Amino acid sequence: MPDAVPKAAVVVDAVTKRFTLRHARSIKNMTVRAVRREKLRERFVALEGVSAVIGVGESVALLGVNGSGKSTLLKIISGVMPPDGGSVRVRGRVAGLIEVGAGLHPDLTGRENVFLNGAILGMDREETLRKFDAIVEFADIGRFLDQPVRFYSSGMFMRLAFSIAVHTDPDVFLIDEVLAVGDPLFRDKCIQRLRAYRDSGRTMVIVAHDAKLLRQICTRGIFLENGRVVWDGDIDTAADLLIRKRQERRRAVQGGPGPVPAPPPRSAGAQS
Ligand SMILES: Nc1ncnc2c1ncn2[C@@H]1O[C@H](COP(=O)(O)OP(=O)(O)OP(=O)(O)O)[C@@H](O)[C@H]1O
Repeated sequence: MPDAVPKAAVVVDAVTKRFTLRHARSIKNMTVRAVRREKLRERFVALEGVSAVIGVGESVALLGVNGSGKSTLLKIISGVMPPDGGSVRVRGRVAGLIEVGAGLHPDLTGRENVFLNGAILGMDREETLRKFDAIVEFADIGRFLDQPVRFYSSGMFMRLAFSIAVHTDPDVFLIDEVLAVGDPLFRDKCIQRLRAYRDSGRTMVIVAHDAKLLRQICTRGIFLENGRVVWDGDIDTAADLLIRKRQERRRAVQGGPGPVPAPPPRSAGAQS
């Protein structure tokens, strides 16, 4: 009998991450703080007991206001940052566009970076050669192909990084805020590509601040607040929550009226 339960592509189990915040960097500053009996450093919890199972073929958005822990969680899923507690398992080839330009070497040309970054993302030379023209065409970097990428505009940089990553045909594609960079035409091209990628049954986890964009691409939203999951369910509720939390913040900054209505009831998958 076929298995009705979809396979997990990503399993995040009780992940915790703490950072150390240093309040004094110079000896003078340290002395002043010590005399005043102020802390020199403190531990800061960026993620607290985060769990989620992402099935093969799901397109999931990580949402939350600034500093809620989205990028940290994506970095831990990608493996570039270890968790302090808990574990993460990912099935298959992973490609991550985690930071703008990540994986591209500024002193190498676009052409050289296609091979270097392709290799980092798991393509051998033969596969890169086969996909080279498609990568360059999608990136639309034209005559800049043989220029060092430090001369690229941020949009060109991003186009190349996105194009290489998407052409590795990853099983799990992790994307952080990259669609905020670049021109609207390329952004539309990326959205189309991501939709095609999603429709081909691959898995995607995306961080973005644009609620409209996330509604277009994702079906599920995991909403983080102060490093904890407060909503894990349909994307529309998650996107509405993002808009509401932003309004709440804005009002707090402007000294407007107090608390807004309580968050929606948590789905079965959410934790405190
Ligand atoms: N390397 C680090 N050292 C110390 N603190 C860090 C580090 N990386 C992240 N943080 C802190 O951890 C918290 C979560 O950061 P993170 O970048 O994951 O949030 P985010 O939700 O992605 O925010 P944004 O939407 O602004 O990108 C923030 O308060 C951030 O300042």
